[in-house]
Amino acid sequence: MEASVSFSLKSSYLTKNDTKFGRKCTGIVRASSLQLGFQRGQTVDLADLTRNRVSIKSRNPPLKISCCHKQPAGTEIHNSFDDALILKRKAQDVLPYLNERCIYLVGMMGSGKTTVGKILSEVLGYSFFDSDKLVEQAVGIPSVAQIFKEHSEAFFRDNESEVLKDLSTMHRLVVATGGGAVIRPVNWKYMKHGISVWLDVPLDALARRIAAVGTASRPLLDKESGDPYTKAFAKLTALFEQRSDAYPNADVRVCLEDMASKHGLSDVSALSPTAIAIEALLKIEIFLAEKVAVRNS
Ligand SMILES: Nc1ncnc2c1ncn2[C@@H]1O[C@H](COP(=O)(O)OP(=O)(O)OP(=O)(O)O)[C@@H](O)[C@H]1O
Ligand SMILES: O=C(O)C1=C[C@@H](O)[C@@H](O)[C@H](O)C1
Repeated sequence: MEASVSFSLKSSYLTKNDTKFGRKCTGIVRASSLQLGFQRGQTVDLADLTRNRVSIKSRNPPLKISCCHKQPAGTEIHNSFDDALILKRKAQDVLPYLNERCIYLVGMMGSGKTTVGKILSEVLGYSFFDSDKLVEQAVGIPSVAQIFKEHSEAFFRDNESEVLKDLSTMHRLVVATGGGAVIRPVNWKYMKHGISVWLDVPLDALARRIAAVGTASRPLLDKESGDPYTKAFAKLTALFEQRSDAYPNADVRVCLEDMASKHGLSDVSALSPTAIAIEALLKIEIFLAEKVAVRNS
């Protein structure tokens, strides 16, 4: 079940003139359940959300790495009932070892951070945040495209860093970050408070997805000329070249090409968001198990 919970961000964001000022901005948290204890539509403070933190104590029984995929390769990702069960079991395996830490999804525009992030938040009982939306709400402008137009990309990036800084003090969140958040080292400092997951999707698949919905909401793609697929592909290629060193900073990489070949598929577009969420949980589990093993050795 998803519920919308209003909250207030009271931290300082940069103004149009690049001066810091304290302002109260309303945002929407899409909570996966009402387990945060707030009523639907209730206004709560960011501090109230952070007070929900449970102290992080070390609970380190050895991690069990298990994979429930028993069906023949290629069939399981098309079976939504099986997927739902596998997803739930994998979440139950991972949850105790996450120790309340946030999950930050990074990846290019259209890589599925929002789609997969909502599935993960639902199954983990975490709250879902989209950092682009938090920036819009902090700035008081309803779209990223408009923020770029009325201010600048630098202005957007400054506010994006402020949002990530605030989120880094919180727990039990899945955060879909903006596609370009990875380019600023300070953002990694904030994201290292949680587990970062890179959704690595081939550029042609990204361009197909973006062309299907149009580029109007994605200001960095909208300036190109040509048909939607060609302009998305050209710009995504240029952006990826600038960022290809940054995405691998993530703790975990979910590579759709590897997944497709593991499942005997020729096209990554056959991979459902649920199958990708399962893979993300599996990779997180392996990452946490290695950390525990290193600490215990
Ligand atoms: N596994 C998938 N298979 C096919 N389409 C997908 C998949 N995951 C996401 N999509 C579609 O791709 C588009 C982009 O997905 P989404 O908004 O989740 O990406 P994003 O990484 O959050 O993008 P942005 O960074 O630009 O906000 C949407 O139309 C979504 O429905
Ligand atoms: O890849 C990018 O640089 C961006 C991705 C979007 O999520 C937005 O954050 C914005 O359009 C910039």
